[in-house]
Amino acid sequence: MAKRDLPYLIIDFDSTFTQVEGLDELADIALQGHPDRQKVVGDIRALTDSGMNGSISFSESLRRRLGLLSARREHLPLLVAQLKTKVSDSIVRNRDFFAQFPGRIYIVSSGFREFIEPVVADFGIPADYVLANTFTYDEAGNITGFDPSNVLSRDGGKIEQLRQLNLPGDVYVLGDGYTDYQIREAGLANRFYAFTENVTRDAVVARADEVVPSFDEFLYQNKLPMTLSYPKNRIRVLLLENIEPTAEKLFREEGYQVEIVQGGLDEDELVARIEGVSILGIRSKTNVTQRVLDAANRLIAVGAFCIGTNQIDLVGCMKKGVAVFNAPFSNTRSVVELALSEIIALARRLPEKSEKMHQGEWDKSAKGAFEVRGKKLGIIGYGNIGTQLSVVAEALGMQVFYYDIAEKLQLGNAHKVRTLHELLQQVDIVTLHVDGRPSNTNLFGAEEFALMKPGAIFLNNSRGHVVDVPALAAALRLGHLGGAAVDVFPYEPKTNSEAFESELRGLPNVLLTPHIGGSTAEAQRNIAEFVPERIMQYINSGNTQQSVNFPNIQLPDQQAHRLIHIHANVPGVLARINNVLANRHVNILGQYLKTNEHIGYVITDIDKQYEPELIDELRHVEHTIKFRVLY
Ligand SMILES: NC(=O)C1=CN([C@@H]2O[C@H](COP(=O)(O)OP(=O)(O)OC[C@H]3O[C@@H](n4cnc5c(N)ncnc54)[C@H](O)[C@@H]3O)[C@@H](O)[C@H]2O)C=CC1
Ligand SMILES: O=C(O)C(=O)COP(=O)(O)O
Repeated sequence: MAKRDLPYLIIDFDSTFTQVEGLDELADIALQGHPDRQKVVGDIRALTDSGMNGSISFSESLRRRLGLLSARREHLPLLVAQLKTKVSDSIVRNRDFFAQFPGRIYIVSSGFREFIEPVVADFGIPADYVLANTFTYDEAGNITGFDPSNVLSRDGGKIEQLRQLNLPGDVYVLGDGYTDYQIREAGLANRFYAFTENVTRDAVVARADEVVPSFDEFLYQNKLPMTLSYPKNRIRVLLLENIEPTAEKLFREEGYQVEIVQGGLDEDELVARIEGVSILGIRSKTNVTQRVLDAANRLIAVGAFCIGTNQIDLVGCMKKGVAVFNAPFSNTRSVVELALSEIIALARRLPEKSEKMHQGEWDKSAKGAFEVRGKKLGIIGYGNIGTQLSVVAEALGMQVFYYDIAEKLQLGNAHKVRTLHELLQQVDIVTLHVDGRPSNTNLFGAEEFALMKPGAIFLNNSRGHVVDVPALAAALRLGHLGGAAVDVFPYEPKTNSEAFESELRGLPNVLLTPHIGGSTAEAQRNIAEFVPERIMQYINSGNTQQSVNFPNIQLPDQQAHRLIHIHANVPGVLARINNVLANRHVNILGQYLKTNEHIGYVITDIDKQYEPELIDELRHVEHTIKFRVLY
């Protein structure tokens, strides 16, 4: 849209241009130290609301509020300073917009010129374009009321004001209150946009032509220049599997729309719900398959709110330009503590002892019970969990042996063992902490159990498919193993209402837990903070640090436009991108490319001036998977 096409834009001040109501704030300042401050401020707020939603007349609301205020002239500079810090986020973000349309933007408010003018002046809106009330004062400087000759002090004041302005052409009104809507109702504006970033008034929303949760949304709908490339309120987040509520809160604070599903979704259900979703949050149960990706038309990122990512088709995501993030250390300690408790419980045969007591049987005996001190613990998979367990187990006096397919730093006095089979023959306790990559399927079967020492204890807190469960059940039934703890299963119930079936049920000295290795308050809270932060950093700045499937890159923020480009990793794409930029004389301020086996990821910062066609051309560079303008 060319600039001259901007309709006249009438913007309300209180709770629209700023997050707050000016008079409420003034009351708060004026009544500092007053014994009834809370009550009076509360009464003023209630009167503001009644006026705004139309339940009492505007002039009555204003008169009664000013009566309660006890404000003085010297309070006004304090109020202005306060309001300058409380301009609505999306207005601040689009500061550049206002100066671009001189003569087209009016602030029409039933608030007061004394505090509105200086706040909007910072955005290039001149005093002539502020239409508002003015205070009256007594000789001592007390605010006594308002100038009654001002049309805006009366009922229907905004309508009358617009009538007097007599604007030619299209007029749009953006506001949160009933009086803003009334301009449209009176036929003096073509469109009324209910602005809900700060407050949502049902009576106003119900009558609006459009409801805009941010100024970005208003600009986007009207194809006007905006700071963000896309309004955040259009980003839809789908969170599954009972993710801790902090995640929802953080995404909402960012301005995203969030949908929550308790429990998991199977492939068909997820395919049916993924359309339009930009961010998908899952835990260990939800499979993100190629079919799901084929149905995902908007997906930008997947958050695994856990450690394991074997449930996600990482390459499929990559080829579709979908970045995947997880929480690689947030529940590590919880799994370690669970493993440790299981080792001690099984060494003392607690499952059996407790079960018998519940049946009324007193079986005091030391048979089959041992201390863990001095025992040999075999850790398979010496990653984050394996190494943490190594440290804690040594503190209990255990001797640690480990086996890992990758070369790992030995911690403390842990002994590295060259092969899995060698390890199995020497240790008293075997605990699995490998990841769930497909090649680890049935890593542990009859042969491995047979190699373990008679009476040894076995733990699986990694992934269900890593262990051949019938082989484990057979080794336990035979009495070859002294006990087992299993937290993860090849098939796990989708929700708490589905029954759990397994050959391991009912076997002696076997602890079965419903995949709770990471299910602690601390871990879930940490995860719910960590993953949204990574995803929002990616969306806002292109930073892929700690992504599990994207090349990890980060450029410092700079005063620039940032373009991110994801392409198939074939030679020459960067050169083509740069050719497009060079042909259009666009200066590159910073650029970073990193590739992996499948994709290349480039962040390019360019200086401010570019034509919209540039974006189109970059989008059409051959081998492009995804292209986004970040800001
Ligand atoms: N029960 C639960 O609730 C939880 C389970 N987990 C599972 O634990 C796994 C491990 O977690 P982290 O230690 O954080 O991962 P990590 O990636 O730091 O460590 C895994 C280690 O296993 C090694 N490894 C892989 N395959 C192997 C094999 N066949 N033989 C020997 N070593 C092998 C890797 O080289 C790596 O050092 C996760 O991938 C997840 O599946 C994680 C958290 C909670
Ligand atoms: O972190 C992991 O990998 C886990 O296995 C924990 O998964 P969950 O979040 O409990 O589904």
